[in-house]
Amino acid sequence: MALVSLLLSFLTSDWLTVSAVFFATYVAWYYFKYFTRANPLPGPLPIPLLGNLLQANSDFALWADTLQEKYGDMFEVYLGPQRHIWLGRADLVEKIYTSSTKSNYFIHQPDSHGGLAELDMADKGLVLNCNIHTWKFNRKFLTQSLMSKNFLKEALEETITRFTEIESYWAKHGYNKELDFPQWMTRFFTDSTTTMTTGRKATASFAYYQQIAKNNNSKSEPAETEVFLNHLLTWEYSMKFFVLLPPFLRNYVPILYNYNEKYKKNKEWLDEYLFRIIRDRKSEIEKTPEDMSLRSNVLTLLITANTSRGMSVEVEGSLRTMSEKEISSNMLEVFAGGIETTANSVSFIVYYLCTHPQYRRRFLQEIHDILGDDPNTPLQFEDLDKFIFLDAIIKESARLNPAISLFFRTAAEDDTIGGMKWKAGTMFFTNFHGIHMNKAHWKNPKEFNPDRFLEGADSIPKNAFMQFGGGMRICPGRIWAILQIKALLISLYRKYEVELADKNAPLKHVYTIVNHVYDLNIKVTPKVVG
Ligand code: HEM
Repeated sequence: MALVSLLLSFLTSDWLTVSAVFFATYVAWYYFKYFTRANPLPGPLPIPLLGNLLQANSDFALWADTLQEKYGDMFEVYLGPQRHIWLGRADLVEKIYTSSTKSNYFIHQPDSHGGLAELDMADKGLVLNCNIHTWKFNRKFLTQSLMSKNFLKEALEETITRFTEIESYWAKHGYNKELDFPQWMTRFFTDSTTTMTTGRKATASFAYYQQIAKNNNSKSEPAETEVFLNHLLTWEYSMKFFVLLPPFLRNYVPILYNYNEKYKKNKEWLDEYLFRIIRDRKSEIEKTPEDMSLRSNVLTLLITANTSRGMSVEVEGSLRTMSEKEISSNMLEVFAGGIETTANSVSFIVYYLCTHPQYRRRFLQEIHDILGDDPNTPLQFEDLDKFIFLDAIIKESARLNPAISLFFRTAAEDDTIGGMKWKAGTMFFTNFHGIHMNKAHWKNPKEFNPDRFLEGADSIPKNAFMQFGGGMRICPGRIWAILQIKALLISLYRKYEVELADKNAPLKHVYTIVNHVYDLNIKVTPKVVG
């Protein structure tokens, strides 16, 4: 017995010694590689395996700004073992944001761990699609739908109808009470995006009103829209998990495995939910007589494209229709891309208008000049382009707080960026906010000054303003988003006084996958006419 324990103690101590030697060798090798890397750039010192993840702020946008202030416009960060080059000046990103479809930077994030394929997303939809052929196909279908005049005109009608709906809840809620504005905006854009995507009426604003009217104490069943929204948000968060974690960790570490399964089930739920909607709509279309026009929501446009009832969309010489799977992936991206981005953009603007009365007055004057005194004069589609000052306000707010602050791209081939040669596969992060705040492009960058956007397009260097990204993957929903933001703000400000509940409240926001405003409580009171 004693012999066995002696033997075991030798083995254990040997094992420990071997592990210690192995670990020391690995660490030495890791730092040897690190200190002899090509193109060393400034940046925080990484540690083996985790890189700089332990130093990261959970608010990545804030972290990016802090690092840019410390290390300059081009620096490096290790997210786990992977080296990323972070860029924060317009000229550094010029090659990345070229609009040519031969761009070297088509891929946002390669599916290195196979997580996107597991979620059936690596060659679907747009944003994480790594396959240029399916991407081109989806992109053309979606762009043609979202940019069609009929779609945009219906989107304007829808925004105004939804506004009439939420103002009725505000009136019932009582004008003397505060509104948690970002929460209202998320519901507002959930409803309008749902109708414009599926043709169905959603009830997120109504459900939210009911919830606050009952003082949050009621335990009623959540509305279908809320259930969908929760699945959508879970899906958005799950993407980071599937992109960043290798299958070994996702499948064999118990707590991660639970998430892995939960996220996959969540995606299955979303797929089934959308398939049901697609099939219902298909059968409605079949039952609608050929000579009766169909409403221009995304779903109808995608179903009917390249049929006798829809637009024609030619991609790489083909005029084929979209499969149900393709339609559902694209719808999912419209929901994911369109709700939180637009809702938070409006919240930021309302904060700036509350805290800058001189610009609010000019906006009100613009409304008066274009639409006159009567707040009931209908807002026409053609009026929207006349709102030049509002346009400048929207841009200036997005310059200071872009809804999306950071975006990644991967080099497909060797390339030179920032005067250095980089190998294919190098990952670049663009810090849009860093560019927006860069003194090389902007005078007094921290100041809210919409007039800087009225000095003519030439006054702003190329890629110095990137509210919607740029190049071949520029946001396909940008015209729709601006239309909704304008229509909502015009409707709000022409009829109501909008004030911060606490005039000294600071602007609070946190970056998750978009820049979220929180604790923005406002009071909305009808204007006294006469
Ligand atoms: C104010 C609102 C919005 C902002 C600030 C915004 C911003 C962005 C940004 C920065 C990108 C990355 C572009 C790039 O890689 O260069 C993007 C991509 C995208 N956005 Fe938006 N977006 C908004 C609204 C919308 C809406 C309403 C939709 C609905 C269709 C949408 C759908 C998408 C999609 C599908 C992509 C991926 C495009 C691709 O990879 O080809 N976005 N958006």
